[in-house]
Amino acid sequence: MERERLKALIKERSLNVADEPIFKLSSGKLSRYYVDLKRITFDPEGIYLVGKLMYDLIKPFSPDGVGGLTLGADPIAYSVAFISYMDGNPIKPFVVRKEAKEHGMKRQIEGVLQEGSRVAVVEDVVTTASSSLKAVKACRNAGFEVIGVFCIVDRKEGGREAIREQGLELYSLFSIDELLS
Ligand SMILES: O=P(O)(O)OC[C@H]1O[C@H](OP(=O)(O)OP(=O)(O)O)[C@H](O)[C@@H]1O
Ligand SMILES: O=C(O)c1cc(=O)[nH]c(=O)[nH]1
Repeated sequence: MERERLKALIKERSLNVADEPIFKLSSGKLSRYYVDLKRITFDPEGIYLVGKLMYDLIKPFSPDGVGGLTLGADPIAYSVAFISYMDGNPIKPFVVRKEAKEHGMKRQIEGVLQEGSRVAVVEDVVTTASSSLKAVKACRNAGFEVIGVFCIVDRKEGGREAIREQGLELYSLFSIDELLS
C-alpha cells in the first residue's frame, strides 16, 4: 500500500517527460525525462513514505549508519533515522559533503559514526552512479564498511554495473520502467 502510494505521488509530482531531450543530467547528458524527487523528499507525506520504505529495504542488513551525498541523500537519511528510532532500532544518519570543508574540522562526512561502522549509502536517483560512488569512496576513506547502495529510483543507465565494479549491489524502490509505463 505504501509503495503504491509513493509510486502514484512520484508519477504525479516528480516525473517530467518531454518529446525532446531537454533535461540536462548531473553527468552532462541530455534526457527526455527527469525524475525530480525533491518534490517528494521535501513533502511531509513523501518523506514519511520514503523513510518507511527505505527503512524496510535497509533494515535486514542491520547497518549502524545511513547517508549519502548531499543534497539528494539528506532527507532520505534523516527520515530513515527517524523511522528506525520509532521502530526501536536506531540507525544514525550522516551527510557526505561534495567537498571536504576547508575550515573547522575539515570533514567531508558529518555525523557521529565511528571508524568501522557498517553503513548504507542512500541516493534519490541513480543514473551513472557517479554521485553514489563519490559517497562510497568518502565512506571507505573514513573507515566505514559500506554494505550497499539504496536508491528510490534506478534509471537503469549503467549505475548498477558501476556499483558492482566496486563490489557492491544497488537496491532500488522503483526502476524507471515502472514509472514511465
Ligand atoms: O547517478 P548520477 O549520474 O550521479 O546522477 C544522479 C545524481 O544526480 C542528482 O543530483 P545532483 O547532481 O543534481 O545534485 P543535488 O542532489 O545536490 O541536487 C541526484 O540527486 C543524484 O545524486
Ligand atoms: O542523472 C541525473 O542527474 C538525474 C536524473 C533524474 O531523473 N533525476 C535527478 O534528480 N537527477
